[in-house]
Amino acid sequence: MPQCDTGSLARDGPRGPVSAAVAAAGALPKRVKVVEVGPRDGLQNEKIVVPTPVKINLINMLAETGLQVIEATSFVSPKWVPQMADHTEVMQGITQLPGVSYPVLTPNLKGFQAAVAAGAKEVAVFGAASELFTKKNINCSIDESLERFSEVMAAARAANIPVRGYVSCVLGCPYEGKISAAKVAEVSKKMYSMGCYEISLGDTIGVGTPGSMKEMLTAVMKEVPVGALAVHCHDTYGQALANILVALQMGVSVVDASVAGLGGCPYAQGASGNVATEDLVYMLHGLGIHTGVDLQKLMDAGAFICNALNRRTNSKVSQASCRL
Ligand SMILES: CC(C)(COP(=O)([O-])OP(=O)([O-])OC[C@H]1O[C@@H](n2cnc3c(N)ncnc32)[C@H](O)[C@@H]1OP(=O)([O-])[O-])[C@@H](O)C(=O)NCCC(=O)NCCSC(=O)C[C@@](C)(O)CC(=O)[O-]
Repeated sequence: MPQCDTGSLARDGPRGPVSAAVAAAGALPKRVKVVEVGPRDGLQNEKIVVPTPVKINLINMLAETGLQVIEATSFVSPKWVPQMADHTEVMQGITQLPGVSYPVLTPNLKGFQAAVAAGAKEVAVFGAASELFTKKNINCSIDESLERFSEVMAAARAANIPVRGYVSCVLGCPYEGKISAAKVAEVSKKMYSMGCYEISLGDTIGVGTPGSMKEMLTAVMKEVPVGALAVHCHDTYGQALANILVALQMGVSVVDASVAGLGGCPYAQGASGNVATEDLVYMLHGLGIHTGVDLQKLMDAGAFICNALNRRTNSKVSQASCRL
C-alpha cells in the first residue's frame, strides 16, 4: 500500500486569501456533514465481485476517520446489482460504532424488511426526476416509485427508522437529457412530504455546472427547507467541487462523497464516481469548515480499497500526497 502523508495540510487544510475570498462570496456553513457513499455507490458498479471481507474492512476503516454517515450497501435485487448481493453479510460483519450511522438503500418493502432483519437502523429510498431513468433503474414510473416509497415510509415509521430520500438526474439524465428544475422540485417535495428527513439531490451523470446547480437549488429550496437538502455530485465532467461550493454558498450543509472517487451508477453508463471524499474534505478544511474527518485516515482507507481493487485513486489530493 502506498504511504500517503499530507502532514500539516491533512490536519489543518490549506488556509489563506483564497478561502477568505470564497467565504466572502456567500455565507458558508460552519460545519458540513459528509455522507460517505463509497461502499455502496462506489462499489456497486465494479465488474469483479469485491470480497465481502474487503467491503467490511473498508467500512470499518471509514468509521475510524470521524465520518458520521457511511452508506454501507443496498438491499436491491441481486439479479439487477450482483455486487450488492452480500448485503446481509456486510451489515452483520461490520462493527457499528456509536455515533456513526450506516444507512442502506431500500427500493421497496421487500428490501426494507431484509435490511431491518440484517440490522439496518437507517434506510434510503431512491427516486429520480426522470421517467426513463426511473424505469431503467427501478423498473417503474415515478408515480409507482412514490407509491412503493410510501409503503417503505409507513413501515419505517412504525419501526422508528429514519429514511433518507435520493432524487437522481437533478441536473441531467442519460436517457432524457436536460431535466427541468421544476420537475426536480416537484419530486423532491413529494419525497420530503412523505417523511424523508433529508433529500439528496443527485447529479447522477455529473453534467451539472455551477450555473445549473444554482438554478436547480433555487427551485428546490422553494419547496424543501435547505436544512433538509444534501447534494450528491458525480465528477464525470470535473465540475463536482465547483458545484458543491455553489451549494454550500446557498446554505446546503450535507454533502455526499465517495472515498477515492470510486463508483458510478449501473444504470447511467459512462458516469464516473462521486466527488472523492478526500478532495471534498480538503476543500472544506481549506474553507475553515468543520467536518470532524481525519484526512490522513481517510486517505489510508482510500489507499486500502484502491489496493484491493488494483486501481489508481481518483482523488487528486491522494494522488498529490502519495505521488502515485
Ligand atoms: C427495484 C427492483 C427490485 C425492482 O425490480 P422488479 O424486477 O421490477 O421487481 P419485482 O417486484 O417485479 O420482483 C422481481 C424479482 O425481484 C425480487 N425483488 C424485488 N425487490 C427486491 C429487493 N428489494 N431485494 C431483492 N429482491 C427483490 C422479487 O422477489 C422477484 O424475485 P423472483 O420472484 O423473480 O425470484 C429492481 O429494479 C432493482 O433491484 N434495481 C436496482 C437499482 C439499483 O440498485 N440502482 C443503483 C442504485 S441508485 C443510484 O446509484 C443513484 C444514487 C442513489 O446513487 C443517486 C445518484 O447518483 O443519482
